[in-house]
Amino acid sequence: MKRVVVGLSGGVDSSVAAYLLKEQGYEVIGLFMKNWHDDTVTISNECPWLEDSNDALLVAEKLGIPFQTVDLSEQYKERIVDYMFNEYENGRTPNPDVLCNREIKFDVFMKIALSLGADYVATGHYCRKGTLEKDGKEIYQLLAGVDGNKDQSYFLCQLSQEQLSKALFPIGELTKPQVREIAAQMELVTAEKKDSQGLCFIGKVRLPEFLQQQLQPKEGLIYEIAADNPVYTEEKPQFSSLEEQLAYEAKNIAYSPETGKVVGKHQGAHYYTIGQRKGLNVGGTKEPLFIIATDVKSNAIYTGQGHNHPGLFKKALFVKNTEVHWIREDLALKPGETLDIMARIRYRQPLQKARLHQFENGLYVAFEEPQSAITEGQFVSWHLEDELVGSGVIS
Ligand SMILES: Nc1ncnc2c1ncn2[C@@H]1O[C@H](COP(=O)(O)OP(=O)(O)OP(=O)(O)O)[C@@H](O)[C@H]1O
Repeated sequence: MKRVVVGLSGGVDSSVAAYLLKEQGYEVIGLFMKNWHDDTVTISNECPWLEDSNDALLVAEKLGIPFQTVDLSEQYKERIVDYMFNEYENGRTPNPDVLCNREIKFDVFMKIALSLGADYVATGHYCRKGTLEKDGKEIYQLLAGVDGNKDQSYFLCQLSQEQLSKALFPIGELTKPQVREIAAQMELVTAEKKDSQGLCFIGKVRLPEFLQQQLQPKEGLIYEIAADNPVYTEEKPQFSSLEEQLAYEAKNIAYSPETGKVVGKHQGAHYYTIGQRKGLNVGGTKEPLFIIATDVKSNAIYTGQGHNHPGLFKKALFVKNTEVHWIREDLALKPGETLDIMARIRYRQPLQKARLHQFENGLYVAFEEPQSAITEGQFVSWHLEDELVGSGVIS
């Protein structure tokens, strides 16, 4: 009998995943991980992990499977929390959920599971695993969940073949309502529990509060850039190569205080991200202000009015070679090659038509339609039909 360790989060999805595996005849072990140091969460005077671990325990009892808790808060702090602070400090916007899957659930956690004699690690993610054979070799595929509303493959976009080979996603063929129905039929305590917003990080602690723990406030100015500013209408240079053109299209406009007018003050450019609308506390504009750029060096925030402001849009983005990741290693491009794909630059964004262009020093994603709020530090994933084949960090 194959042994599976299920990451039991105390939520409905992983509860049903555990139930389904048991039904399928696996020997199932439930494992809850504690990610948070108590002193990291007490900022909002909550202790969320205690309630969740208790629910996980109750589900394991109900299903009659062994259950354990592991404390991974040290590793989580080192690999996720510190990275978060560092990225924000440098003006980038990281995605802790993608990192948590690559570094914690399918690494540290997976190693513990394997040391318990497990053949597989299962989670309650809405995605599927496929296999195909190529040149006599077995290749693993990361496929979208059947429930288009809930597809969580984006969060797993950094997994390797090795990690996928040992992963199981038991609820990927189901929709959320079906999962809830199964939980209710089985009388699992998590059947009606609220969704955790799909964020292993921000769901527990509010981001601004969290960032203020380590990043000191530093007052700076908010500038507004008019939609008809000459930076948007300057004539395009003549390009001598496609690479030069893509570099131009992916480039951030270097705003300076002279380009705009002061409309307010902020408490630190490192707290903010491109595309953000809330938290600026600037009133009196005809349309709401959106952040179009932040500059942590000069501690300035640049904004524009309305979600159609030209400063929000770009047609291309760049990924450094060291940050290009192919789940389907067999499809990796060589310099000079291109591939037509569908891409997204954030969780739940509808897939966008784009072309990958691989060059010596990195990869460009060139979109058919200009994209709003392409944000440094976030992940872009690329897809062929319902398969997520690769991803990268936006530079
Ligand atoms: N603290 C944890 N301990 C063990 N596994 C976890 C934990 N948190 C998340 N996981 C695993 O990762 C999966 C995805 O986590 P996420 O936080 O996105 O929750 P979710 O989609 O709301 O799922 P759930 O309803 O199971 O909480 C979970 O289904 C679970 O298998």
